[in-house]
Amino acid sequence: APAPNVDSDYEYIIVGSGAGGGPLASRLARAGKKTLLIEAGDDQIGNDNTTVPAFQAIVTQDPKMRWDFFVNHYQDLERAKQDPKFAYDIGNGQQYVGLTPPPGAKPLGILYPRSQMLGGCVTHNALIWITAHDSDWNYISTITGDDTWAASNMGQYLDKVYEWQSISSTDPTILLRDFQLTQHLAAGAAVMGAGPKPLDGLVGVLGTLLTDPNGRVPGRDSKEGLFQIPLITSGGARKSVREHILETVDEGYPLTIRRNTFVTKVDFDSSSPPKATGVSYLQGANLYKASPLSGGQGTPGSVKASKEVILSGGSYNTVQLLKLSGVGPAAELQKFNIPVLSDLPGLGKNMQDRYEIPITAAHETDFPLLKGCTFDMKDHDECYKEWKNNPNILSARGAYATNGLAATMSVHSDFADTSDIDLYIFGSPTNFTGYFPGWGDDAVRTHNNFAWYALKAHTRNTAGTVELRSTNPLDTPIINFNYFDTGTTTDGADKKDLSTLVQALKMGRDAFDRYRNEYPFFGGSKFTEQYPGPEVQTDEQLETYVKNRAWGHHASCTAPIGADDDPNAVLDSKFKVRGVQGLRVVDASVFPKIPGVFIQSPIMVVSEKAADTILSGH
Ligand SMILES: Cc1cc2nc3c(=O)[nH]c(=O)nc-3n(C[C@H](O)[C@H](O)[C@H](O)COP(=O)(O)OP(=O)(O)OC[C@H]3O[C@@H](n4cnc5c(N)ncnc54)[C@H](O)[C@@H]3O)c2cc1C
Repeated sequence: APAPNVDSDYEYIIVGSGAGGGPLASRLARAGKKTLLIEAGDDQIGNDNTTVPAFQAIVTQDPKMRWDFFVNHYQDLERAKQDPKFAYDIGNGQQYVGLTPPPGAKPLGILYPRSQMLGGCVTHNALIWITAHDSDWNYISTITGDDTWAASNMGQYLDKVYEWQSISSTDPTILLRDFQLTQHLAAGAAVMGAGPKPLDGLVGVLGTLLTDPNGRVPGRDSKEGLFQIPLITSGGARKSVREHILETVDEGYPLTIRRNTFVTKVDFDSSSPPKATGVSYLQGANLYKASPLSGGQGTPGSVKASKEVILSGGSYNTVQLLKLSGVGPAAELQKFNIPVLSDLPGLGKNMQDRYEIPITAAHETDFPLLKGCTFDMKDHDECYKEWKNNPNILSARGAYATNGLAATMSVHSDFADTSDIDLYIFGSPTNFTGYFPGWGDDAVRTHNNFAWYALKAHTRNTAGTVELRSTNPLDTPIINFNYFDTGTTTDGADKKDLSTLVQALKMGRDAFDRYRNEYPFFGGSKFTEQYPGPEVQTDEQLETYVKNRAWGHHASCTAPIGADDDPNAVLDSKFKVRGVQGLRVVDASVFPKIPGVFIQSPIMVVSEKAADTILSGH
């Protein structure tokens, strides 16, 4: 490991190596710029949790890389506790999750998994690759008047990402091995209009396995159907930002990675406006209190950048770091006696996320696809052996070469404001009910569950906040999402999002009904709905289920780009932090509005755009 207190002559320092920081650091180095990439975690190369696609749930539990944030969906504690995923600290490092905590249990909130690791959350996420909608880019162009953000100009940055990011879907033959699974998918295809008859449904399934939801064709953004899901895999293994960064170093470009280094502050000189000159850090593994292995204090050090500092710590950490450095809402900073360098009232507000909610079923029989899968890489893990022993034959790598999500309905709901599709409803032979401590084990423990789970895109709630808990950089911030009626309610925004999710649950239920009624001759079709459960029928009951249990994992928009005359804009259209010099933000926080259906693709596109902006002297 490099010694602390080395003060080298880097041109650019980038803090955080995820979807935002990783591609940018690589691109700057590939252009010959001396670049330092600082990452709180290490690279975890050789840890198959990070490469086996089917371990996407398990990997989020790995203590070496996980950061556990506990967030509030609702600030009213009594209401928040209605979620069975609500977690409590019960002492001695133990947690309780559920509706009946023991006396004295201390409320923690809802788990929001994140990762410290080279590649950031891209090295532990669900691998899904869905590109942005044109409207996402055009919106930024319209509000800022910067037409380099127009969708017609952004395709070139997606092309740049594809120079190093390969995308592939699960080999269809792996899915088609499982009749129970294909029957569910056929029912989903039927719901999406591929015909109410079983044969039409199956034809629909086969069609779906050949259609690319990211196809760059006119009308793509509003295209409904049942699609297979593109993944950030190559040869049946996760391959993305982490590998790209390491290849950049291996190929001899001037990129230095400082692992196990937690940045505590951006350092500024005394010019007016103040210029970022470098960062202060603590060297040491697992320092941040979100890590279950935290406890160490680290060795302080600092490093200088001759040109710029770029923050890519993600929607929570970039905000925390800016605030600790004197950039943010003056009133909040003053409360903590932090000298204010730039008063930016919009920093840590405007947080957005998607809402997700499942309808789940339990079968009498296991899914054949999961036979022999124990998800623990031990001797009895036959699926792991299949994956490990067939590195070069994709179809032979089996169930572990998929992320467990077989296909998705792509839906334009009855409540959409534009022609863009606003719902994905995934079919998956897992028991995924959202995030709580141990969720990964829970999702794969049984092999007889199936879920259609809905992801609401283009959500309308902009009321989330990230605020300092203390001036200790190792403390996590206070994170409030302010869901539904406790958030944005203008023009019935909350109600429309809620109604969209209720529509999704009904579509999932419709698919279950079709499976039950129309495909009985395949056998093994005996199953019961588990959640929300047959007793939950009226719209009001379904709404309550959604309000109590929805979750998200695309937190974003906390340091938004905006117009020069917008007092809540934190960044200009060139990613520059307003009111200071030499400092930019490039990660999930830069969006004024949450983009598209999934977020890692838009973030990587933004990262490539930022590199182009910087390299062309803007
Ligand atoms: C469980 C889960 C599943 C997901 N699945 C998908 C999916 O399938 N598809 C999709 O599109 N999106 C998915 N996402 C979301 C997506 O992965 C994230 O939105 C995206 O990675 C965010 O990119 P980022 O660059 O903003 O932050 P991150 O990827 O979180 O990277 C930030 C990095 O900065 C480092 N860092 C932070 N603070 C400091 C500091 N002070 N000093 C040093 N280093 C620091 C962190 O260690 C981390 O490595 C998922 C997210 C989760 C949690």
